[in-house]
Amino acid sequence: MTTGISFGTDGWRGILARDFTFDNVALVARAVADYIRTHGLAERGVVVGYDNRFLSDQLAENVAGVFTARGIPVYLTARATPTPVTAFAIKEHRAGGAVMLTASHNPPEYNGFKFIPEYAGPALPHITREIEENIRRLQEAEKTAGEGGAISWGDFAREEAVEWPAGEWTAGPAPGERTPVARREIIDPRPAYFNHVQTLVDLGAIGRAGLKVMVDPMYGAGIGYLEDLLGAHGVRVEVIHNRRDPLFGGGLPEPTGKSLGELRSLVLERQAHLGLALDGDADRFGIIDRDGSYIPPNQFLPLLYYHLLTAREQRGPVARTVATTHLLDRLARAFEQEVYEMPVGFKYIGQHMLEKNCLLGGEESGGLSVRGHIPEKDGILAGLLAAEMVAVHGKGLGDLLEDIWSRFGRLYSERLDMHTSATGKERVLGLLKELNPPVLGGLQVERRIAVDGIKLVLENGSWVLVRASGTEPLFRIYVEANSEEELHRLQQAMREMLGL
Ligand SMILES: O=P(O)(O)OC[C@H]1O[C@H](O)[C@H](O)[C@@H](O)[C@@H]1O
Repeated sequence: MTTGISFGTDGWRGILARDFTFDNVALVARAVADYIRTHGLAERGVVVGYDNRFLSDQLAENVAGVFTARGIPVYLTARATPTPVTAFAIKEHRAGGAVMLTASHNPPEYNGFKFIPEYAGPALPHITREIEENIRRLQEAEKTAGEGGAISWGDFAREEAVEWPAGEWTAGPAPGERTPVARREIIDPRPAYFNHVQTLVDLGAIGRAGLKVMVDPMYGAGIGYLEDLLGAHGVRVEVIHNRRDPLFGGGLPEPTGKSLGELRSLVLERQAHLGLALDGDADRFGIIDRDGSYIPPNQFLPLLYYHLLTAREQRGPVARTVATTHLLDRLARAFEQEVYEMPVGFKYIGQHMLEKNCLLGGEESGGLSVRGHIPEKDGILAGLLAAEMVAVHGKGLGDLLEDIWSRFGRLYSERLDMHTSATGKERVLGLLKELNPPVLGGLQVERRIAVDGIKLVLENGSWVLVRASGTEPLFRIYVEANSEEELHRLQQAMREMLGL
């Protein structure tokens, strides 16, 4: 029996064969189909995309079959496709939404299901709640039918995965209702995305700068994007890990400093200007500077905001999560721009980008988007913007950072991921609720923010945030401080306070 399917920070994720089964995926697809129909979006159809993971393509076929059997036309991508490209295809086809089969940067045994509504950004909580309610209702209906000896859910899923010829009729969502089987179209969303992204990035300047860029799509759905876009504009590109490997070469498709060792070596060996990496579904970015150092998102986001404000002379607010660097706030203040602080999850940033016409939205975990793009994080766009910055300024990103630090001061930030047992989790959650110390690490606490977890802002502007992850079974402790020594002192103080 299916239990416990829920949408976390970004979609439903599960272990293949254990909870992420064909039957459960079909069940969630039916719940999404009900959502689409209830909101009058069925005629517009749904885009279905998938990453390079084990079975993702077949699961996508399964989902497509569920939709077409319920009268909802499907635009199925011809091959593995990045999440932001699947999201962009909604715009191109004026579709009613998209489903993306991906577990992003999780370990290989995982897969996942993201629903992207018609606005082409991650689904907001009121939408995923409605889908979860549909799931429970379908489960109940199945139980009742099962008790009456009717066919099991598994039979339904298999039947609906079959491609019916157009014009045939099948059982509709309500008993006795008949629905025409809808069309399925195989699409290549790349050309339209390529055209669009060229309106957001100065690829001409990148081409003229004679750059040499190393690319690592980490065996993921981003293969064929950065290298093709840059290569087509005369950039000398070399690419690694550009074949499908559902085991991700024994690592995780997460472009952090720890996992980009090969890219770093290649950048140094080839004396390249830049190394660009993507996560498993290419919505996150990883950047290596020409000296081989990893540029974390908390450094890249201020770099980019500064570039947009100065070199491009653009203006507009910035939306960041509660876990993201306050260096953005310093820049915004200097240029008299607003900052919006959101809970973790790009869905909140995307929403604010639309509502407040933000120039930049970004988060510590490696997601960003800019004005004019869809409200979805896009690692390909981030990589191209990094190349634009290097091309336009004729400097390495590290040199540009030095410029910013000399003007606005330097901040040191780090995230610790702390595993706990189930009982440990309850204990820490209990402590967090009460957490309200007057002093932390010798500094007065000035503000306690409970937007997502608990964030303590200290007298000198340093801050500490503790929250439970919505995608992994762990707590995250984020600290931003004025020196490395202070950073470690604050980490230690918080760990002691929570017994982590
Ligand atoms: O810290 P977590 O709740 O695990 O979330 C980490 C990240 O998960 C997903 O990738 C979301 O799209 C991001 O917006 C979020 O930052």
